[in-house]
Amino acid sequence: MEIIIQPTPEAACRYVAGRIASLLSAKPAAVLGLATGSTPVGVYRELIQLHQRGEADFSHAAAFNLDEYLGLAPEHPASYHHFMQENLFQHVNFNPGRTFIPSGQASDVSAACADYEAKIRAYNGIDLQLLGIGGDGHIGFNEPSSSLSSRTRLKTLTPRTREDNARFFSSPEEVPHHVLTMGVGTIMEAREIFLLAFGQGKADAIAASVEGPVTANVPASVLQFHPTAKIVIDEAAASRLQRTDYYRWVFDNKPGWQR
Ligand SMILES: N[C@@H]1[C@@H](O)[C@H](O)[C@@H](COP(=O)(O)O)O[C@@H]1O
Repeated sequence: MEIIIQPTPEAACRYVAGRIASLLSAKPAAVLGLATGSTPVGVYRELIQLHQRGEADFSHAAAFNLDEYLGLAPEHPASYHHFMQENLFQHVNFNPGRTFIPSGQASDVSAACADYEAKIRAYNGIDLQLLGIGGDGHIGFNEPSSSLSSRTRLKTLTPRTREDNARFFSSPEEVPHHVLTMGVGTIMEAREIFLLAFGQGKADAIAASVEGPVTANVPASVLQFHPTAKIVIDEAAASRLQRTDYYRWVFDNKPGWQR
């Protein structure tokens, strides 16, 4: 696990967008795992700028999103389909036939989840997965107690997550109770993972995930088992970590061959 502490969320987003752009130039048909929520918006903004400057081409890439609310149509303003269109897809040149998000309107949810897994396999897996983190340590919509080897499936949101995400809906009651999400096991198969977190509100979840025990009660803690996971955070999200001097030294003194 590599802990990368950046002075601001903007700097962190620039760093991650740069890594995505480098991957796209090295591997134009790269498969990206994308996330929603407020945290990755800055990465998408940077990617749009890189694309406008001719430094990021998505025409051969593919994208798989982590999750979607059950029962929301793609046009619903709080759906993750809508979020992705607004924040990234309509501004860059993805082939729409190569962008995938679990369907919130599937009539047979388990079949839709199995199809999603099959599609990821058909694309030979995810090269780079972007993640945010919930205040309780969830990744995707894998709430605390999610099996660490789970696959794409239906999950029930905790009251805390419904409250946290109520800001995207017109009223708190409107937040669905159920979602479809890639599993923790699905996420762990990505070849490279960047988890982003900003602000004091994420500091406890980051400390528990990075320096606490690996436990299904803090799903992001499983990233300790991932061979290349990078935790990219601002100073506030890093504020409850014990070993920040070490993490900073490691990042600032990387030998050239590791950059
Ligand atoms: N399913 C999403 C997660 O993928 C995201 O990481 C989390 C945090 O969102 P935010 O970045 O807005 O704090 O929200 C939702 O629960």
